[in-house]
Amino acid sequence: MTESVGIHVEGVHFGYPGRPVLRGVDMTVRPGELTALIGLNGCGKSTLLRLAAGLLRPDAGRVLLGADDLARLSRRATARRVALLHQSAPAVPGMTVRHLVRQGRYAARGPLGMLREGDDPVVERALRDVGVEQWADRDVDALSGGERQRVRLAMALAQDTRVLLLDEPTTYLDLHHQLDVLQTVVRLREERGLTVVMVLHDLAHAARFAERIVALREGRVVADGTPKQVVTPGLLAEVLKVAGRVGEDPEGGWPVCYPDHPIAALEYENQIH
Ligand SMILES: Nc1ncnc2c1ncn2[C@@H]1O[C@H](COP(=O)(O)OP(=O)(O)OP(=O)(O)O)[C@@H](O)[C@H]1O
Repeated sequence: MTESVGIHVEGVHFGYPGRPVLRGVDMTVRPGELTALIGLNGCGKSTLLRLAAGLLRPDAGRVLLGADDLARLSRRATARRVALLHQSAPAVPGMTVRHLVRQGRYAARGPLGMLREGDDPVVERALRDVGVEQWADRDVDALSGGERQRVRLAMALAQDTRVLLLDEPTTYLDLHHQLDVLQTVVRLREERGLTVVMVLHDLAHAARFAERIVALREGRVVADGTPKQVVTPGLLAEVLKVAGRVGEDPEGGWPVCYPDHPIAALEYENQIH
């Protein structure tokens, strides 16, 4: 197995024009660790993943993959080290599943390598990893939203990087396939020593599948630790703005949340009663 690579986000500030988003983020993901990133809509999770994938540059601070500062790496060198499954992707008219997944090989093979016909074992393995090999010759356009999401995961895996960043990988998936994809990610991390950060909105999934949870609020890290350390009624209230209780799964031992009301609704009810 190739050596795993950690991620170090150090003092990162970032804003879009007129909109500060990240306000001094420090985050260390250890090599081979599976981390879930959580927080309310708009708190900066996708932005942080894009910075860790080298698609955006910090206004201040730096991002390192292992010992490499992303600011010093070319786009192609970065794409050999880190793959990002985007939250949403444009439609790709007239492209087969295998063709799309093969796009993940661009950084490794270059444009001429992309044109060579013939099966690339990494592409075929990525198709099998997420169980989409039976659709390899179908048009991506003709797939359902959930099917397409799994194909996009295969494309990220085809990049064959040590670091995998997944922005809401379970979007569009039914519960069966949500669990299937999360178990696949856990398996790949174990088999290949991948370092994984995934944005998840389902705290139950984060608590069950991640070794570590990092919570963002308004562009700052406000909690960072194991699911047991992080998932508390305080986290539900302060970070996710829901009132609720936290218990423990009787078999697995991971935290289980019982959300009650959104906090704003509670405050509103208190005002009118
Ligand atoms: N390209 C952009 N240009 C300007 N503002 C942006 C851009 N992308 C995101 N933003 C803004 O930056 C903030 C953080 O966005 P980001 O997508 O990182 O949040 P998020 O935590 O991933 O949210 P969600 O859970 O809704 O996906 C939001 O206020 C968003 O409107």
